[in-house]
Amino acid sequence: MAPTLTLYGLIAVGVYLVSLILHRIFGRSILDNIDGPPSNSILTGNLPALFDPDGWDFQQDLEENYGEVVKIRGLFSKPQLYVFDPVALQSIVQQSDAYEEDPIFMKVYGLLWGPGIQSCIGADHHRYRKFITPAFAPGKIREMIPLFYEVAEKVRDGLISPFVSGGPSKVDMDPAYASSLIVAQLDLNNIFGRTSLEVIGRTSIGYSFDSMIPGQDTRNEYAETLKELLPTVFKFKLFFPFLPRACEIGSAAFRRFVVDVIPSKTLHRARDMVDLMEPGYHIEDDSKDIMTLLLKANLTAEEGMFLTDEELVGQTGLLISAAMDTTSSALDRIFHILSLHRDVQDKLRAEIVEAPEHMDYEQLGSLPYLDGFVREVLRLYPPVTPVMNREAWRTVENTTLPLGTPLVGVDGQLITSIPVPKNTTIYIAIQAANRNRRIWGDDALEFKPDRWQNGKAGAQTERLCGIYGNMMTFLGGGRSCLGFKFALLEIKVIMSVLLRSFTFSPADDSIKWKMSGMIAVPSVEGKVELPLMVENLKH
Ligand code: HEM
Repeated sequence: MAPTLTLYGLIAVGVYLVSLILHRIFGRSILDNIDGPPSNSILTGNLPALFDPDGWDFQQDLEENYGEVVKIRGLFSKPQLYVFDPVALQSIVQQSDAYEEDPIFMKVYGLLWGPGIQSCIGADHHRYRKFITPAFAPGKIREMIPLFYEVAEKVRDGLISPFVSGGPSKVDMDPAYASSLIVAQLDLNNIFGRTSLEVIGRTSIGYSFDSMIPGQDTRNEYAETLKELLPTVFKFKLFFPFLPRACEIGSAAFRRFVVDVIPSKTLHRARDMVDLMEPGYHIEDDSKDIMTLLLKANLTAEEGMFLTDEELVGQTGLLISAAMDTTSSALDRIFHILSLHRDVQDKLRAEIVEAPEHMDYEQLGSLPYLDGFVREVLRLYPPVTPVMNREAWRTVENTTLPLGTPLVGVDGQLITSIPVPKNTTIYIAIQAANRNRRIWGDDALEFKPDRWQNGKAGAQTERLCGIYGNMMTFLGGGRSCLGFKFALLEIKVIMSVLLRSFTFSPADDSIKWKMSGMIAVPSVEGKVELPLMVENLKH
C-alpha cells in the first residue's frame, strides 16, 4: 500500500512539474514582448550563465544588446527582468509597498544569521533600520576613524615585516637594489580580508579577530569560516527557490537528519560552518562599538521598537558579513588597479603625502584626487556583483514599471511602461547602471578618475537613485547600504597609510575577477588571491 501511495505521489509531482514547464514554454506571459537573450535550458533558463563565476560576458551582452530592461529566463523558464533603466530603478527601490527583497534570499540570510536587518521585510525591516541607522551617523563614524588608523598601521607594519625578516611570504630581492630597495610578492586578498574583518570586529563588537601581528597569519576559525560561508552556500543557489517550503517540512531535528544523510560534502561543509557561527564570538570591550550603541539604544527604545537578544546577536553577524566581503573586495580592486596604473598611483601618493598623516573626517573627504579615484573604482567595478534580487510581491497583484527610455518590443512597437505580474524576479543591474553610456557618456567603460570633480562626474543630466555618487554601488531607497560612509572612510584611511609606505605593481600571475556568491573576487588559476609586487619605500 505505502509504496503505491509513494508512487502516485511521485507521479503527481512529476505531472505538476511537466505541466508547469509546458505552461511556461507554451503559455503566454505579459512579459513576452520584452526582448532578451534566448534561454539556455528549459529547466534553469539563463540562470547558470547569469550566476556563472565568469558570467561577465553574459552580463555585458545583456547590457549592450537589448534595452535598459531585459527579459531573461529563470527556473522552469519563468520570465525575469534585468533592469538598469534609471526611472525603473527609482520606482523599484523607492516603492517598498510594490517591490521587496526576494524572500528566498531573506530565508538564506535568516538561516545563516538569525533574525536581522537583511533577513526581513516590511515593518520588521523598518524597525531594524530605524534602530541601527543612528549607529552610522557621521558623528559616530567620526569617532571610529582613530581605530581605522590603528588597524591600517598594523597592516602596514605587517607588510613591512616580510621585508625585514623574511616572513611567511615569497620574498623576491632585486639584486640591483638589494641594499636599498626590497620587493616582495604578497597576497593582498589575504591581507585585506584580515583587515576588513578586524575593522568591523573592533567597531561592531569591540572584538579583535586578528592581532595583525607583523608576519603572523593569525586568522581565527570564525574568520576563516565567515569568508568561505557565502561562496559555499551559493553553490546551492539553484535550490534556493525551494528553501522557504523546505524549511517548513517536519521538525528542525528532522531537517537536520535530512541534511546529514544527503551525501554531499559541500552541504556538510555548509552545515558545519553554520554550526561554528552559532555560538558567535566573545565580546571583550564595551566602549564605543556599534553593539554597545545598540544595547544602550535598546534600554531607552519606545514600546515595540527594541530588539530581543536573539535579534541583537543576529544583527551583529549580519553586520559583520555585510561589511567584510564587500570592503575587502573594494580594497582588492583598488590595489589591483593601482598596480596597473602607476601614473595614477604616483599622483595619489603625491596628494596623500602633502596631507596630514592622520586625517579627520573632513580632511579624508577633501582630497580631490583620492575622492575621484575611489568613486571611479566603485562606479566601474561595484563589489556587489551586478545582480541583486528583488521581487514584485504580494501587496499588489500586478504592478507597472515606468521607463525613462522606451523599449522596442519584440513586436517592433515602442513600450513606455511594463506591466509586471506579481512574483516576478527583478535583478537590479548595479554594474550596468554604473556603466550606462547614456548617463556616463561614450567613455563610460573607461577608467577615468579625472572625470570626477567635486563629487560629480561631468555634466550628467540623468540621475540614478543611488545614495552615493549618482551610482548604484550602495543601492538607494529604503534598503540602501547603511555602512557606505563607514566603508569609504575605512578605504581612504587604508589607502593613505599604505600608499605613504609602499608602491604596488603587477606580479607575474594573471589575475582574473570572478563572481563568488554575490561578490567580485580576484583569483589566480581558480584560487582566490591577489598577488602583487609590493615595494617598501621606507626601507
Ligand atoms: C564597499 C563596501 C560596501 C558595499 C559595496 C556595500 C553594498 C551594499 C549593498 C548593494 C547593499 C544592499 C543589499 C540588498 O539590498 O540586499 C548593502 C546593504 C547593507 N550594507 Fe553595505 N556595502 C558595503 C560596506 C558595508 C559596511 C562597511 C557596512 C557596515 C559597517 C555595511 C552595512 C550594510 C547593511 C546593514 C545593509 C543592509 C541595509 C538594509 O537592508 O536596510 N555595508 N550594502
